[in-house]
Order: sequence, then C-alpha cells, then structure tokens
Amino acid sequence: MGLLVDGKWHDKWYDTARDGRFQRESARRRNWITPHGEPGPSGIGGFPAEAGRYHLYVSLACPWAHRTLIFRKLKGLESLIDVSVVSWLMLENGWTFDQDFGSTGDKLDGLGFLHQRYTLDSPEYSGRVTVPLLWDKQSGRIVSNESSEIIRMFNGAFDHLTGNRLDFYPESIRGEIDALNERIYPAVNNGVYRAGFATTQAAYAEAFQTLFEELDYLDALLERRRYLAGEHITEADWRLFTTLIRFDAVYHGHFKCNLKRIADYRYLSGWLRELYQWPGVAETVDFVHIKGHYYASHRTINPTGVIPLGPAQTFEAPHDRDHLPPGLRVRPALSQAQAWP
Ligand SMILES: N[C@@H](CCC(=O)N[C@@H](CS)C(=O)NCC(=O)O)C(=O)O
Repeated sequence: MGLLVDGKWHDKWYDTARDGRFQRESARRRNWITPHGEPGPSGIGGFPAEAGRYHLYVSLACPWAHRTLIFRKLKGLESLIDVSVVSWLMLENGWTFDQDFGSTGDKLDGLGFLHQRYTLDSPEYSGRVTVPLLWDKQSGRIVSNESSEIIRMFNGAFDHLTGNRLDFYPESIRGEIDALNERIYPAVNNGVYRAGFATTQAAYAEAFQTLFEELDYLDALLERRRYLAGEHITEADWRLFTTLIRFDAVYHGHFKCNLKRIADYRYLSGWLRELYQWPGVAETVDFVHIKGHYYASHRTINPTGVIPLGPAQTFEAPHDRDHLPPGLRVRPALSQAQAWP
C-alpha cells in the first residue's frame, strides 16, 4: 500500500495521525467519455465513445471497481472495453499485475505495477494509485479514476454504438438517486472503511454507529420499495450492492462492522440476493479476490495475513421480492409520482 509523490513510489499506509479517522483521497483524474468527445461535467474534452479505444483497470476485490464491471456487463460494453485485473494481494508495491495472485497481467504493455500506468499518464504524478482506472489508448492518458463517474459514462456514452438503452440514472428520478447516494456513500460505502481503518476507539465507534443506523434505515425502505429509488433499479442499487455483497465475508469481521450481518436484515438480504441473481452479475463477484485481498493485504489490521475459510453463504436462495412492484429493465416510462411508492 502506498502512493506516488512527484512520480516516485512510496510504501506508506493511510495517515490517520490527526484524529484516528480515515479520510479517502479524492480522485485526481476526472475526464469524461462522451458520445462525440465533448467535455463532460469536469475535466477536458476529446474522449469520444469508440469501440476498442479505452481500457479498464480493476481489482475484483474492490467495491469501487466492481461498480464499473457491473455497468460494463449490464450495458453490453464487454466487447468495446477490455479489462486488466490486478492481483488481489496488495503489499509494498501497491496494486500489481502478479499473475500468481490472480492478475490477468497488464494486457496493454505488460507493466508490473499499476503505479507505472499513473506515471505513464504523468511522469510527475502525485497521489494514491487506485482502481478503477479508465485508460485512453489513443492519447496515452488516464480518462478517469473515479468510479462514480465511470459508471455514469458507461450508463450513457456508448448507447449509440451498442443500442443498449438500459438507464440506471433516469432523468425523472435523478434527485432521488442523488439523495440516496449522498447518504449511502459516507455511511455505508465509505463507512465500512472508516470503521475498519480507524485507529482510535472514538473514530471507529462513530463510523460504526452511523453505518448501522443507515442499514436499519435502508432495510425499512426496502420493505416498501423493490429497489432503493422505487420500482426502477438504478445506480444507487448497484453502488450499495458492491459494498453489501462483501459485508458478511469481510467487513463484518475484518473491519469490525459486527453489530449485525446483512443476512440478519430481512429486506436488505432479499434485495442483495435479487441483485446477485440479476443476469450477468454473479460473474462479476469473486470471493477469492475479495477475501484474499482484504485479509492478506491489510497487515496493520491482520498481521498474519491468514484468510478465513468462512462464512458459508449463498446468494442463490429465493429472494422473496416478487410481491413488490416488478423491476423494470427498460428506460422507465412512468411519471415520477407513479414510480415512487
Ligand atoms: N474514489 C475512488 C476510490 C477508489 C479506491 O479507493 N480504490 C481502492 C481499492 S478498493 C484503492 O485502489 N486503494 C489503494 C490506495 O488507496 O492506495 C473511486 O470510487 O473510484
């Protein structure tokens, strides 16, 4: 685990010295692929949607990277955007392409380490070396290393090439989706990390409490709603999914988020099974990478690197969600009022 400073790699764990709290660094490359290369909401233009031009770097362990893999799958982008998977073991060199530990290798240039991809973009790059990373082969630049924005690009920018009209961020319910993301990101997606990487009791307790209050809230919401925003499955669901699918196997033990398991929540657990069973999604879930990465890489938390064998879990059981309004798999035609229970 480490970071680049002026293009040089430093092996350094997260700094929590100030108050024991973990703070995630903001992503530093924020350009957008758009249908014809016009600039997106941030960054510079010149990244038009094209088949074969972009390459995605992911870890199968990482919940942020997992979002992008799900969108690539559901939006029919697999033949347009190829993927390199890093090794699940992340130690002093950060993310590597070590094929003995599950990496596909760097399919573009055979690099050994992901930080080399960052310094190919900018020889003086400073910042953490994170996945996911979307690379433009034509310009030799990073398009983006921010998952929440990569999934938005995947949601819409390539539709004219693929004909895939699934919309996980429909205009009519964007306010609701944004509001959900705004509460779920700090409390749950990043909340499990804030609990797990806290180095004081107070910082841990604060994250723990917020996390379980939010899970209680979401469980109650999903008693009434098929999906978080109502009838339509949206990006808010997929963003939560990648955290909750890891929860019982990793965050509950390794990150000490152990008040309850997701399996103990009636509605959240049914919703989790339904999303897991969504066509194509199970193929994006890899517990060898997930468990191996967290338990063996975070030596400050688990010095032995021993990877637990449990828990026994299945996501194939009936999800028990069919009594709720059916999920729409096409661009919603309903009005906002109808869409919300
Ligand atoms: N804002 C980023 C966060 C990505 C992120 O933190 N990824 C983790 C893996 S789960 C990572 O690569 N961490 C390496 C590090 O921080 O050194 C996003 O959502 O894309």
